[in-house]
Amino acid sequence: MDFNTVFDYEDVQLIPNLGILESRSQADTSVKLGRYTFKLPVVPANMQTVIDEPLARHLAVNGYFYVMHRFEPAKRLDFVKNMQSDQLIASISVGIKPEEYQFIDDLKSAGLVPEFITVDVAHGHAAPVIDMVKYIKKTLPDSFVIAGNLATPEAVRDLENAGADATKVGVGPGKACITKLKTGFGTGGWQLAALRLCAKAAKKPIITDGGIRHNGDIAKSIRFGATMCMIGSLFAGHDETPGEVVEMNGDKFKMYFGSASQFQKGEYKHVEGKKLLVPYRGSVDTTLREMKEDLQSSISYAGGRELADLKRVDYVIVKNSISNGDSY
Ligand SMILES: NC(=O)C1=CN([C@@H]2O[C@H](COP(=O)(O)OP(=O)(O)OC[C@H]3O[C@@H](n4cnc5c(N)ncnc54)[C@H](OP(=O)(O)O)[C@@H]3O)[C@@H](O)[C@H]2O)C=CC1
Ligand SMILES: Nc1nc2c(ncn2[C@@H]2O[C@H](COP(=O)(O)O)[C@@H](O)[C@H]2O)c(=O)[nH]1
Repeated sequence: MDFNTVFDYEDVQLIPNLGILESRSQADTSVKLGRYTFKLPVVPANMQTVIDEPLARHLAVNGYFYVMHRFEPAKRLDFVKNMQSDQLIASISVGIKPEEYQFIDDLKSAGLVPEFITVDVAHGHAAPVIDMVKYIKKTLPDSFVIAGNLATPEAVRDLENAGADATKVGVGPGKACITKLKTGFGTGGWQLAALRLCAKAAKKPIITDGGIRHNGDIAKSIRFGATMCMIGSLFAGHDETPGEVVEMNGDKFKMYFGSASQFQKGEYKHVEGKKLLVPYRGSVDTTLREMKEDLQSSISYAGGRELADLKRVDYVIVKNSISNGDSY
């Protein structure tokens, strides 16, 4: 394993192949996760300024994957019940504290089996996370369990062996993250290379989490082994996302804060996240449509018809030279 050859999204360009499509609209961006097929390999982060119940419902109704956050724990049981009563998938998050075991028991007692459960902890390669994954798989074996967050191939193997149906890779690359500064650890600055290393070890799907700044980074993530991309900051600025709207010098922004920030925790203890403003971006449907169109273009450049065709393209590493000062 070569931890010394590292790169990130902005260091990589994918190389085009002979195109075979008459129109980019023929490119299929759908993705299968567990027993379900979703329109895009993209999921808004399970953070309180990114997703809430109405947005979760909107995404589920329209065929997109979602993961509800775990920061209003008392609402989760009714959330599962309400979604499933409306024939929608229930996808929730849990932590690892003792009361979370009680919550899993409560779901079981109520006869509720969420389609997806994400075990959401900063350092997922840890005995308590392995224990929680095992407990969920024993208690609710039909729930698809996503375990994270991880940074190494060993972590992926250990969590898969514990029973996780998918793993989530990314410790420290997030826009609201200060883990790399406060602890010295993580995949910040080399998330794409960490994804590649983890994907080589994985036997089950990987969700890459954090560090996506442009739609083209989704195609790059697929190329380097992701099945799905979890995205926070690019989603936080929409009408439908929960963060507060802030106006400054005539421009509109929305509040985005880390799940391990003081604002989330309500106290300054083990803080590994910050609060920032992200540009207001209008309707989330417009962004989802643009993500789809850009990914369809990516598939056409790959010379393919579907997401899997991205996995075979060649690439070059052009350290620090892609952006070239350009932005849009
Ligand atoms: N993807 C990322 O890079 C990161 C994401 N986050 C997000 O922030 C939120 C809060 O995260 P997190 O701090 O895990 O959640 P919690 O504060 O809920 O911690 C979960 C439990 O694990 C324990 N714990 C936490 N970190 C460690 C560790 N490094 N070693 C041993 N035990 C630990 C905590 O105990 P105690 O507090 O007593 O240690 C607590 O009991 C999550 O949503 C997470 O995804 C946070 C940081 C990085
Ligand atoms: N280190 C921290 N990471 C955090 C925190 N809150 C969330 N996150 C992670 O970031 C991604 C989103 O990243 P983005 O680059 O798309 O904005 C999210 O899914 C979490 O994994 C935090 O407080 N500290």
